[in-house]
Amino acid sequence: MTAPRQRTAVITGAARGIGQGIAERLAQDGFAVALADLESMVENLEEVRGRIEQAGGRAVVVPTDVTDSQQVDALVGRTVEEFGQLDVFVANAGIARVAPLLEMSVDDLDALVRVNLYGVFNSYRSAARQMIDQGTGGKIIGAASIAAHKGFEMLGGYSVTKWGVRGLTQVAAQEWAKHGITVNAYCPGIVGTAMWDLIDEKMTEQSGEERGAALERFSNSISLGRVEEPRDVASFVSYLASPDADYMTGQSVMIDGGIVFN
Ligand SMILES: NC(=O)C1=CN([C@@H]2O[C@H](COP(=O)(O)OP(=O)(O)OC[C@H]3O[C@@H](n4cnc5c(N)ncnc54)[C@H](O)[C@@H]3O)[C@@H](O)[C@H]2O)C=CC1
Ligand SMILES: CC(=O)C(C)=O
Repeated sequence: MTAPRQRTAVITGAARGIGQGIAERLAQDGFAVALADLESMVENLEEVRGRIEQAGGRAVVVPTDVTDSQQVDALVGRTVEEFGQLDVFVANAGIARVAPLLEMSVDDLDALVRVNLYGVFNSYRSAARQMIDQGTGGKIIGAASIAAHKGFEMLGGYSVTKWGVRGLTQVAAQEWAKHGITVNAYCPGIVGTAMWDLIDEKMTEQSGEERGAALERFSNSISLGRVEEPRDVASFVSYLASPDADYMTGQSVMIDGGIVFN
């Protein structure tokens, strides 16, 4: 009896934080993983690859700027070249900017949209095209946020992009379900990463409050008011990447505060 084929996954923004957590967890789950992030983060990616290989996993580093659709297509191509097929794509890469709306420029908003929304748009489409060509179906998973369910002061531009990911996810799921592709987004609350540190620091600066006030502000919302760990998000993504999650098609699901189907 031949052993089942090893499943493969791409994770963008895999050099640190949530993306690193997801990559290490999927490798632990038995996936061969393609680790994508900006060229400037290659050293971090190599460290992640080293840890995965030390634990007996398979990983390849593919420097990729998700705002460039050709680079995302090349990322999928490299993954198939290295591992034979694409089964799961996690569009995790993202950036945050903290500013009141009246102090933001359109360029500031543009920078957020390019990474958080166009980057997910490029990723979803490259992944879907490959999965449809393969005729195998697959799992596409995107990074939204609790900020896609509730707008937070000083995260207006960020919320715009995450609301967009939620809409894109639900449309993609409907259009690609006939190909056996599920599309879901994870919407964490606060996760202890470099991004959250930046948000907390900037919110504190902008509002002159004590450090940690941002957590308080989120706590008064639908967030559970605790700082989650990347592994909390990774365990949810591990479920979304598993064959069991077939029915969660087109749903934007929230980790923080339970699951929200909509
Ligand atoms: N940290 C948090 O509290 C939450 C984060 N999220 C989302 O989860 C995702 C990961 O967030 P964190 O790990 O906290 O952020 P992070 O800032 O720690 O890591 C983000 C990674 O994405 C990479 N990246 C940025 N622009 C890129 C581009 N153009 N192409 C390729 N890679 C790029 C960065 O180099 C970095 O390695 C993001 O989409 C974020 O919006 C959602 C909810 C909460
Ligand atoms: C960074 C982010 O998405 C939060 C705190 O919701």
